[in-house]
Amino acid sequence: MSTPEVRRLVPHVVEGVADADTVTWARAMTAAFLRPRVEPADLARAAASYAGQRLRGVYETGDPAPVVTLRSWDSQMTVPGGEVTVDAVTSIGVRSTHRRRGLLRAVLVDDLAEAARAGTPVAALTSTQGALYERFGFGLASWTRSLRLDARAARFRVPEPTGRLRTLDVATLPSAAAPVQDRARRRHPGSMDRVGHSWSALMTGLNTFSGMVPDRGRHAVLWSDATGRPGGYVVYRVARDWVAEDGGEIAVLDLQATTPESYRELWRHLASLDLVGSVTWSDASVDEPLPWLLDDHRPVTAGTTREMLWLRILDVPAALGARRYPVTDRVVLAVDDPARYAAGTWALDTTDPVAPRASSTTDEPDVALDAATLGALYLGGVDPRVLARAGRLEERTPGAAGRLARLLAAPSVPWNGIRF
Ligand SMILES: CC(=O)SCCNC(=O)CCNC(=O)[C@H](O)C(C)(C)COP(=O)(O)OP(=O)(O)OC[C@H]1O[C@@H](n2cnc3c(N)ncnc32)[C@H](O)[C@@H]1OP(=O)(O)O
Repeated sequence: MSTPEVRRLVPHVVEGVADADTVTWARAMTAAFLRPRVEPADLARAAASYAGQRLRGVYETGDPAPVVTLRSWDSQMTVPGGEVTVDAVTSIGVRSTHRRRGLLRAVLVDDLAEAARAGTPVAALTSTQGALYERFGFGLASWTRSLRLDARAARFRVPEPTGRLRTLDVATLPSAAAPVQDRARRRHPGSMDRVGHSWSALMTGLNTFSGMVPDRGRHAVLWSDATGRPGGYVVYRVARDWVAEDGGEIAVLDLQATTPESYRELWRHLASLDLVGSVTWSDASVDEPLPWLLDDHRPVTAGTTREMLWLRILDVPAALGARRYPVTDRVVLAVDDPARYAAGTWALDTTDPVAPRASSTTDEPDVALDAATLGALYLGGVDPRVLARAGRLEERTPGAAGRLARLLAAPSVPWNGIRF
């Protein structure tokens, strides 16, 4: 079969309303994800959020709707000691009648090629299914874990609240919370910036995936310290009403804290809400400090661990040079990559801690791995020794996987709380 021709769309937005092609694209995308049909006028307003982003589709003659969609944009992602621009990829949907003909491959290959040409060092996505993206060189680099707090049993070790809380609404959330999110995300490798339009959707629940059905039970609170400096915020929704026998349940949608104090006080607020029996958070970090805030850790129960970020290295020197390393060493990596972006033998040299370098070398490799494995290792959230035990990384020099583990170790467990 010949390679399908991928067409690139530029969304045009006038007075908050997207053009007809973009709306048709959005309808095709939501259908592929089995989402409810959205009224055209609502869809035109929702699709306005794609302004400035890259839309792709494959079209058949005589049909204005694409048979496959993909959307991407440049995002900033925190890495140990810095940040890197990533090609954030989402909305890959193939019409149900056109699957397993290579259409996902066609749009993704096209998007990655453009990102690489533009000099973007890394691509990132979150996936609906686990087996799709390794074949394209993406490696699983971070996870989230759900948690539940029995609010009525929680007793805080620091008994008295500090700072001040203020409620936010859809108008005040973006300006108050965005600077906080920008500081908070720098504490977690893998954490990504939140693009402008997603703030109002976070507060209203209005998005194409929800069928533009509003969720009117959402609340947001900002915490500021004694000097008035904002330190954290939480956005949550009412998941179960308080008429339930054991009280209501609230679900955290986003919680960002810049200091231990702001983190504690946001949780204290959630735990002390009247009429609430439990607080849940499906995309918490796998190492939430919450239990350590309490007299007794048992009110906190951890639930399911879920995949979060899949990363694809497109430019090895730029990607590895963007992060910092806790030890000085020089490890030579042989990277296998059929798509060629990461292929080669690379010396990762951290002798100068403020200017680490990854450069092409003819030296004998210490380890051999493929591009997906390199993506998994990038944020420091996966231990190379575990991958060696799984046969995913070959240790050519004895002890090299351990050296790589020390070199890539992250200052904190990678976490990104924003699914996209
Ligand atoms: C980043 C994101 O947007 S994640 C969202 C993914 N989208 C969805 O889940 C929406 C519903 N599903 C779909 O739209 C489609 O079934 C997709 C996007 C998952 C797959 O699209 P297709 O066009 O059928 O995939 P395509 O034919 O290009 O297959 C590419 C490769 O993936 C494999 N593949 C496709 N679907 C699956 C699957 N569900 N499980 C395992 N492998 C799969 C194919 O076998 C093929 O492998 P190969 O290249 O090694 O031979």
